[in-house]
Amino acid sequence: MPLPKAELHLHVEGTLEPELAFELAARNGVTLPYADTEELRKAYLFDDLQSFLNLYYELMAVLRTEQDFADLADAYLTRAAAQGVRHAEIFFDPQAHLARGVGMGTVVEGLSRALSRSERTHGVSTQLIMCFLRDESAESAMETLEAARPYLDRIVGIGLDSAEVGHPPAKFREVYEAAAALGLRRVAHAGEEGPPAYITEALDVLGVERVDHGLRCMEDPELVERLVRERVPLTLCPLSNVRLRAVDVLEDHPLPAMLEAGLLCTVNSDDPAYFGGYVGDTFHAVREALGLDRERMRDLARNSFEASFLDHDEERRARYLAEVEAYEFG
Ligand SMILES: Nc1ncnc2[nH]cnc12
Ligand SMILES: [Zn+2]
Repeated sequence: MPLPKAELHLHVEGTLEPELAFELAARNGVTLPYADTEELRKAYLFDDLQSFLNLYYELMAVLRTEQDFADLADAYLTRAAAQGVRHAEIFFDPQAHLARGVGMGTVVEGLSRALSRSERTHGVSTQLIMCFLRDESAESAMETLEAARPYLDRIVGIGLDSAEVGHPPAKFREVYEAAAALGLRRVAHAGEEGPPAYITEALDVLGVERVDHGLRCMEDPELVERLVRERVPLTLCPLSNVRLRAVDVLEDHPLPAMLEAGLLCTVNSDDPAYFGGYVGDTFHAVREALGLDRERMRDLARNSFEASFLDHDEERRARYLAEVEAYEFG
């Protein structure tokens, strides 16, 4: 039995495995510029975030109907459950679909179809977080928030993703204010490729409660001190950091130093179809590569539930935390 955990940094579009991509392409009459899954897999060598995003957006062309989004989410939840995930807070990128003529309703209703039965069929509770693409305009983000209004009962919060450098958090101040007024929780990718100042700006200008990645905080000791003091969770994605060349090899990942500094770190998979592993695989890989002992692994699992947006259901959080405490390593 795997260690029980929450996954807090997972782009549902990043769970599109080559096999499902080809299946959906055939179903929807979409031609992919790859002969087969083997040729597609060969494209999974990235130099940086942008080189990954190019493929990530290209493959989304196969996602067209509610059933496609339901199948995508269901495939993820099946794998996640098998790796010990008990709760998942799932990002989606509506602008990438709206731009292709796929409506907000298709995306949210499709994802909801899988999510609403997930607890029953997979034993995984779920929440949806709608991300804005930071390399698109602030106006587009605001229009997207408007388009999501009929579906806000299904969406717990907002996030910010895509190409980071040159698109500082402050660009999205108004849309984050509007989302806060609607009662939405706020997170943002910051400090993945962008500088530590973007992390500070996400906290001060956007009012985020969690920082996605936050890796580069380690370059600024005062920022680290603040993140520790304010217990701001970081959703780290170590396999992603290696594949997108933020760190050279997993053995060099600063996770041990970040835990040692007292940061509230969580470990997540980001885009598991592209980065070589789901969250259980990621836990296993960091344990092996970084020599984390069992109690550090338990800390990571505990942190994942503490950092989750389960505030509306403290009883459930307590139940999950009790599972972590009772877990016996094999
Ligand atoms: N790791 C990542 N960083 C920024 N945007 C993303 N979209 C999907 N994965 C992402
Ligand atoms: Zn991400």
